[in-house]
This record gives sequence, C-alpha cells and structure tokens, in this order.
Amino acid sequence: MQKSGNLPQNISSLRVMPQQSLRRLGSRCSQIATAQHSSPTVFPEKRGKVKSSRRSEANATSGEPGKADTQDHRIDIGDENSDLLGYEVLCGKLALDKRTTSTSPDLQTSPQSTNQDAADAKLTSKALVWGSHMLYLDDVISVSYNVGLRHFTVHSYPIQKGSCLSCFMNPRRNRKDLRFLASTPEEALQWVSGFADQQCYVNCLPHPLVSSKKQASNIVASDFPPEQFIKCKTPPKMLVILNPRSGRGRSSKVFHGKVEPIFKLAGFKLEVVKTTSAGHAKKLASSVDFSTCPDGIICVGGDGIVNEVLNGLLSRNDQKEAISIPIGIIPAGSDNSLVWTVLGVRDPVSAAIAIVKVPKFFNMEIFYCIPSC
Ligand SMILES: Nc1ncnc2c1ncn2[C@@H]1O[C@H](COP(=O)(O)OP(=O)(O)OP(=O)(O)O)[C@@H](O)[C@H]1O
Repeated sequence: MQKSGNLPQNISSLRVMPQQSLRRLGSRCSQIATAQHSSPTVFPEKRGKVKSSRRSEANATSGEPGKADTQDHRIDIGDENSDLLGYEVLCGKLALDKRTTSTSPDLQTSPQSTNQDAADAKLTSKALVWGSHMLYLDDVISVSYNVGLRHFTVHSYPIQKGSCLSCFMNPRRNRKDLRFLASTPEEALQWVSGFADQQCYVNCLPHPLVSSKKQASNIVASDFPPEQFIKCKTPPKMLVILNPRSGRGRSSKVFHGKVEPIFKLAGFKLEVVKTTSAGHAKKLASSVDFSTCPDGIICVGGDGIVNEVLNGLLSRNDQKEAISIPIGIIPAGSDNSLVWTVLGVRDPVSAAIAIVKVPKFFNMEIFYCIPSC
C-alpha cells in the first residue's frame, strides 16, 4: 500500500501488499498454508468446487464461528487462472469478537475476545479471509472505526444460504456486523485503511446508527487522526422520491426499515420526498435543482413512480443534463417489472446494495443510444 510510509513506525506484524503487485494467489496459498498448524489451509480449487467456498462464506457469516471449525479448514480459492479472491492487500492477525454477529452496533469490545483468539487474516481486493472464514467485499457496505481503539466493525449483507433457484429469484440478504480486534490501534487503523483502499466506505465517528451519547464514552484520544491515513470516498448526495401508496402502502416501511440503513451505513446523503398525489413525482423531477442532488435520483415504489420521474425529466428545458442524471430504483411496488427488466434486481435490499456498491443506475441516455447501436 502506497501510504504505508506514512504509518506509525511500530506496525511490524502486518504485511502490506503494494496494489500494483498483482501476484497470483496460487503463490500466496503456500505461505498461508505453512504459517501455522492451527491456521487454515488454503487449497487450489478443484474445478466445480465454487460451492464449497460459498459454504465457507455462509459459515463465516452465520454468527456461529465454531460451526465452521467443526468442518474442514479449507477455503477454495480457485485454480491458477481464477480470480476468486483478487490480489492480496494486507495480511496479519485478527480476532473476531464473538458477540458481533448481531445487527446491534454496540461499541464495547467483548472481554472474551483476546489476542489468543486471533487468526491469520488477509484482505484481498475481493474478500476478507480470517481463519477458515471469508467475506466477499461485494457484500460489505462499510466499516465503522473509532479512533484509537483496537477494534473496527465490518457492516455486511451476505446472501443467505438457499436453493439456487430461490437465490436467483429472490436472494435473501441479512445484515451482519462483524467486529474485529487487531493487535494494536495502529494495526486496526491499517486494516481500516485497507478497506478504504478497496472502495469500502469508512464511517469514523460518529457512527451512523449509534447515539452520539453512547459513542462519546468510547472515544479514545489518538495520535493518529484517521483522515491522515484513510482515503474516504466522498459520500453521494441524492434525492429520493418515494410513493407511500406503492406496494399496497408498504413502501415507506420497506424503505425506512430495510433500505435506508444501507444508505446510512454507506454514508449517502439523502433528501427523501414522499409524494402526496398522482403527478407529484413528475412535478418534482421536472423542477428539481440538480445541484441539490448531483449524484442522482432514487425512485422508491413501482413502475408508475419511475414512469412519472422519467416523464418529468423529459419535460425539462435542460434536457441534456436531465437525460444524463443517474436514476436508481428501489422496488417497493406491487409488480416491479421495470426494475427487474432494466437493472436485473427484484428485492429492495439487493437493489440498495447494487446502488451503493456497483453503483447500478441507468439514465435516459440508454434510450437515446438504441437507434445508433
Ligand atoms: N401519494 C400518492 N397517492 C396516490 N397515488 C399516488 C401517490 N403517489 C403516486 N401515486 C400514483 O400511484 C401510481 C402507482 O404507483 P406505483 O407504480 O409506484 O406503485 P404500485 O402500483 O404499487 O406498483 P406497480 O406499478 O409495480 O404495480 C403511480 O402511477 C402514481 O401516479
């Protein structure tokens, strides 16, 4: 990592890999495999064994770390030509705080977690691997970090286990907050910085989902202000147009209960406007000042609300700008066929994650492209 030169001198046990060194994981496997008896063995994947790496992931996020230990300590990472884990960014030791698999972002570190629980861990461009567990970065929304502490929390929404068909049609994702304990505060800072380098949003204090009073009691003074070491993404600023009548009146509950927490964790700055009548969304889209929502408009509802927003944008005088504005859709209507057709997602949580991670939007330029394609 380029910035390792700026980091405190006493970080010795962490190995930081330069981003440019895209060494194949095949050669890395042997290093990890020989590290310790108790450490996980990483084997080149036999063809057709992708399923088993997913199983490791499911164990990793099941909230029962011991469960995975009873199975084989294998992580299939792909053969020579596969790129399942990408390149290595950082490796060292991490302990998982065993109380942290809930959705409660309580800031205290469990006394049960000690350095003795620490396992070999590494962050790659695609996943965090610790012990026999793995979490894909595609499923990570953000990392919360409190200055001067040894722990940091990874907020993730992994896909739940299920049959292939149900996963495809309706993938279930549940939030998992995984709190890790590093050996020192400086190492925790370096792990967090590694996540930031991989485009994961980092929430430094205040934590978006915890009261400031509770957080104040956990702040520890640090000589290493995080902003010196963490390159945080600038949070997007967007307008949300929500039809509270969509989905037989359930859209507000879906948005505030399932979707808004994802955007909050990802640092999005949202202005939410609920429509009051038919035609309101069109009026909003036709008159909104784009400087208040430079990163786009998110429609929450069914096909009708998207239709209104598109028509509102098309009625503007500044059409060139209007057709390039990114449009996200959170399906919360009764049918949602448009979002499924255009963006390939059907459930609100996956749609929100697609906006945060990919980011997955469309704009009206795609329609203008069609004749020339
Ligand atoms: N506050 C409101 N009260 C009544 N109607 C509204 C309001 N806001 C929007 N509408 C109208 O409701 C219509 C249907 O909305 P929408 O398509 O979002 O939901 P839905 O019918 O549940 O979903 P789907 O189209 O997927 O079946 C829209 O065409 C819009 O004009």
